[in-house]
Amino acid sequence: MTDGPPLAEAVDDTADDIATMEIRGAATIARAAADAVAAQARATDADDPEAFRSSMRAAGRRLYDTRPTAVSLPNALRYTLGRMEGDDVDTLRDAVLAAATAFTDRLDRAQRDLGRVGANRLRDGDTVMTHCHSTDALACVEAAVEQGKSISAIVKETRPRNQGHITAAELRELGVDVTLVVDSAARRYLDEADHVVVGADSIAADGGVVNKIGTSGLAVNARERGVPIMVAAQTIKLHPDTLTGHTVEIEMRDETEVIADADRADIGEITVENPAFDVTPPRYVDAIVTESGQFPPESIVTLMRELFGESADRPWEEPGTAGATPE
Ligand SMILES: O=P(O)(O)OC[C@H]1O[C@H](OP(=O)(O)O)[C@H](O)[C@@H]1O
Repeated sequence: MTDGPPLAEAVDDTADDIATMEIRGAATIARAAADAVAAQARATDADDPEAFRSSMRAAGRRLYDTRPTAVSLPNALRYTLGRMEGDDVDTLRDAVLAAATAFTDRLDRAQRDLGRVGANRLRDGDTVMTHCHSTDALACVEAAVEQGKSISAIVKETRPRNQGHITAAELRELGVDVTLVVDSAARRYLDEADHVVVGADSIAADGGVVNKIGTSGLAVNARERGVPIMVAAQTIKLHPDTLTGHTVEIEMRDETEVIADADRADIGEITVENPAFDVTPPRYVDAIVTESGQFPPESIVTLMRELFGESADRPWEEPGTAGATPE
């Protein structure tokens, strides 16, 4: 229990679920964060405007501190807490609740719209190769299937957490033929793929794509085999801090995801590292597909400036503290 304004149970539960990956995937995390912000607005017993604002910022910080890489989380907080305007508690609460609803509606719309854009890149009879589990990437395949196209998929299992299994199950629900392969078989099966389709946790101002570890190696291999790489990412994946030269922090996860303690003890003294994400340089990406259309990675900065201006605010920080001022 930390000092500071009390948090709604839903905020603590959501933060725990994001940290343990019960809730995972950049868009899903953003939705859960917006819902938790709304829960805090409903639950807080703050009875003056400054206490209300402080209580909402505390919820924002609790959610922000869970996982560092997917910018959809801070962007959800920017959207909902950034619209917290009013001179009395009721007006502030209504503003936050309206912003949370508008944000989640936008998520649904954005995914549907980008799905249609991505689907236009896929032809009847195409085979896609996927990595990890991305709802934005799956929206493209779903829209293609809705357009009447027959699509097959080669699904990488995506060690260490095997989220490829979720992708395989969801593609089967769409009626897509699925071949599941281990990650190290990707290059062999690229010869049978017409597209690599992946999602993103964050996209940097230079067009670098931060996504599940293994994406960059897949992209290099795909380029070498002449297979185009499409990144499906709604605009909440654009990382505004990178406009001012900041880099995206790569989450290091628990070593037991890589090897169980007992197996590790059998080996002897070793170092185990478990980075959850990597960065694919823009030169290996053919198109970033968003709800605003498709972009070559080098031009994504234009869209980023339109949406965020030159810098990003941090409305979850207490005013006057070090992190509160945008750089
Ligand atoms: O927003 P959507 O497209 O669903 O997912 C985007 C990305 O989020 C996931 O991260 P994790 O599984 O939370 O570590 C994967 O890296 C996936 O590509």
